[in-house]
Amino acid sequence: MNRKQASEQIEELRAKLNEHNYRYHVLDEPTVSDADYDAMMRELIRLEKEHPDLVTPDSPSQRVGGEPLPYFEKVNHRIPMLSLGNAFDFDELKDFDRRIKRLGQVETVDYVCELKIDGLAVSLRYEEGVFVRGATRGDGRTGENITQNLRTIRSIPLRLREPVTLEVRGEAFLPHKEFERINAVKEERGEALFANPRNAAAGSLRQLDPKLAAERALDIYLYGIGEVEGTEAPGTHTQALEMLSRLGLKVNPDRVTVKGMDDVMDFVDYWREHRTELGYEIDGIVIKVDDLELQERLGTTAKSPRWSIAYKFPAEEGVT
Ligand SMILES: NC(=O)c1cnc(N)c2cc(Br)sc12
Repeated sequence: MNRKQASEQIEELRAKLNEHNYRYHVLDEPTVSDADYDAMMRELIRLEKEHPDLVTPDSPSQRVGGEPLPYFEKVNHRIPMLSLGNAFDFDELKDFDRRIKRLGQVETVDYVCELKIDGLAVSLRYEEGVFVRGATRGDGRTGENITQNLRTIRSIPLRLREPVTLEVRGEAFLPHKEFERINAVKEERGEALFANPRNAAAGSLRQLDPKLAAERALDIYLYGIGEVEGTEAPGTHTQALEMLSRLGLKVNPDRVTVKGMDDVMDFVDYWREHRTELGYEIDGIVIKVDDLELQERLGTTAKSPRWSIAYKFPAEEGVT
């Protein structure tokens, strides 16, 4: 096979592997057997070994790259990653709703309700569709560059389905099953166990050796946009989430857009009862004003946005 044929074959294998990875890890709808996937990956790696100059950072063969880092570089978040104000009962939610109507001078408010994932907040930067950098939230203004570790999360696409430049925010987390597997291995080795999935996720993403992070089947849900270029800016948060999904990013399907606080409280009540069925930890519900122009008008305090609040569930006794 000459170089041109190899290049075409490599392109075709990359496209197929990226598509199957998207269907398996983002849509949870696998379309090929593991055996077929592995065979295509072995062929891609073989061809890239013969033509190393054809390797690109978005190749599916490049998920577990690099040598262990001596330390993590610092990353400044141009748009701060703010935290959320908390509500612990429905009276506080009603106060939040009244404040939005007063400050926003509106009679009714559309809210988006999303599950508050109990993991590690991270930021992903894509340039012309290619994943170029990932960072922890840190203190909201400065985080750590953990790109190598985030590349090992299979539900993070190394290339978006459209060549846009944007920075997205989300929560990396460990599903219960993976958390229990990791702790079982630690127990066998006589090592200290992780106290909960959040600590295990943070510990996994803070490994300086990406091969260790790659051994942990972390997952992620994206839920916010920082900077964005090269595509139509959405008018509502609902449309922003649909855009992330269209780009091939994993967005949590258990969300609703509702009119007024009564339906928000119904959503909170439902997930207070059913959160143990999810297979991963949530510690509450995030409620956001849907209209982005109203969000803009409401603005943020130094710590958190005025247009969003987290309804917190009481801590679960131990992790089932
Ligand atoms: N869907 C969301 O907005 C969401 C989910 N899970 C979380 N841990 C957080 C944290 C912030 Br800050 S927003 C958010």
